[in-house]
Amino acid sequence: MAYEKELDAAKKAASLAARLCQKVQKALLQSDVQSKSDKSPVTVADYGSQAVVSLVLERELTSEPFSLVAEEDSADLRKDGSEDILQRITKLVNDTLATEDLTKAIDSTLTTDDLLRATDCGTSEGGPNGRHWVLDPIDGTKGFLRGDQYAVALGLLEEGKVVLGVLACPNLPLTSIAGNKNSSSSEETGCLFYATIGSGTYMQPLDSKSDPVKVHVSSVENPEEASFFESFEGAHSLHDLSSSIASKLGVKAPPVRIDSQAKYGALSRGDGAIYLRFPHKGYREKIWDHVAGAIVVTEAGGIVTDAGGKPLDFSKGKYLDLDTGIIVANEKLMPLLLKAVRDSIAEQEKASSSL
Ligand SMILES: Nc1ncnc2c1ncn2[C@@H]1O[C@H](COP(=O)(O)OS(=O)(=O)O)[C@@H](OP(=O)(O)O)[C@H]1O
Ligand SMILES: [Mg+2]
Ligand SMILES: [Mg+2]
Ligand SMILES: [Mg+2]
Repeated sequence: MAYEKELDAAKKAASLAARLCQKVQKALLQSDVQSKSDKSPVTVADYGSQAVVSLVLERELTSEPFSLVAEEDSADLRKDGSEDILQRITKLVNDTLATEDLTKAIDSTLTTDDLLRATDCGTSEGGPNGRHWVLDPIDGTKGFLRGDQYAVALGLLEEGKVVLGVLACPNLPLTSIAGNKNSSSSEETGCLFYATIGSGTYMQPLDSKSDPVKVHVSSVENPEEASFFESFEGAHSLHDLSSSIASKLGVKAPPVRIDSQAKYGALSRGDGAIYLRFPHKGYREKIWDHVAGAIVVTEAGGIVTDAGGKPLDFSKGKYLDLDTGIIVANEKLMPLLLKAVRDSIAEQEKASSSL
């Protein structure tokens, strides 16, 4: 299979990073949360997860030049007053690597300087040439803070195209989340989705040796029977617009609102049939919020496009060159969905121009 070595490394990296995140989520302290310059939250787990993934990839893929485009950087950790948090992240990463006996392979115990260096491995810009790993160490940090869904999302771009993706979703139930929002807390959670180009999408329990299963998107053809996913956070996607699109399609079920690329994972196994994402005007989508999720869904038979029906272009650097939104559905539903999206956006524009 193509990309076998890379896939093994990526699964190991994302699973270990997810273990670190689970540990932090269980014992989250207010002091673990900081605010970035754009006011979004970042935690010791975002930094720790990024360092773990970067160190594992570096160690497992020694023969290749290594480029990583990742969400976090070390600027805030280098500021005066950050010594305690930096120590804490370094300990977390050392403890996590020790569970796999990786510390020995990674030159014994890491120092805070090693931690800063590992974090800054992720400052590549991506682009159309060569290979770039793309990482969101915690996608859905707000969900993570609420104790809800989040994902460690890792993908690989080759000449601007996504060729591999891994999504570790520690809080996603192993069975469908559709109509299951109040599922009991005893339900087993933790899913690892992965896909390589041309080989389909698989899911296996996180942290478990049991066999992976091949997954497929929903085969629903009648939109009345479809359910749709959107961001939990109203600030991240226009819920009014998705509601108008859903009613044009005749969708009966209420929206399923979950955080992060766990939505792409859940779609890839048919928990829902449609994903609608319409950021507020002016927001620029980052590639790490979609690379892994996009291949997980497309290899499971889904279609991921912008709101005008164009495929997502991951070759332009850190940002996706689109300002309309992102939609996902199976082949049968996509034409109907595109029409409903077009009509709803036109109605919305007409309404706002008459104000
Ligand atoms: N204003 C705005 N509009 C659109 N999107 C935004 C916005 N702000 C942030 N983000 C990005 O959304 C990422 C979280 O994914 P979701 O939006 O799917 O989930 S949710 O909002 O938490 O429900 C989230 O990823 P993380 O920062 O990795 O958590 C952000 O990259
Ligand atoms: Mg963030
Ligand atoms: Mg994100
Ligand atoms: Mg993130």
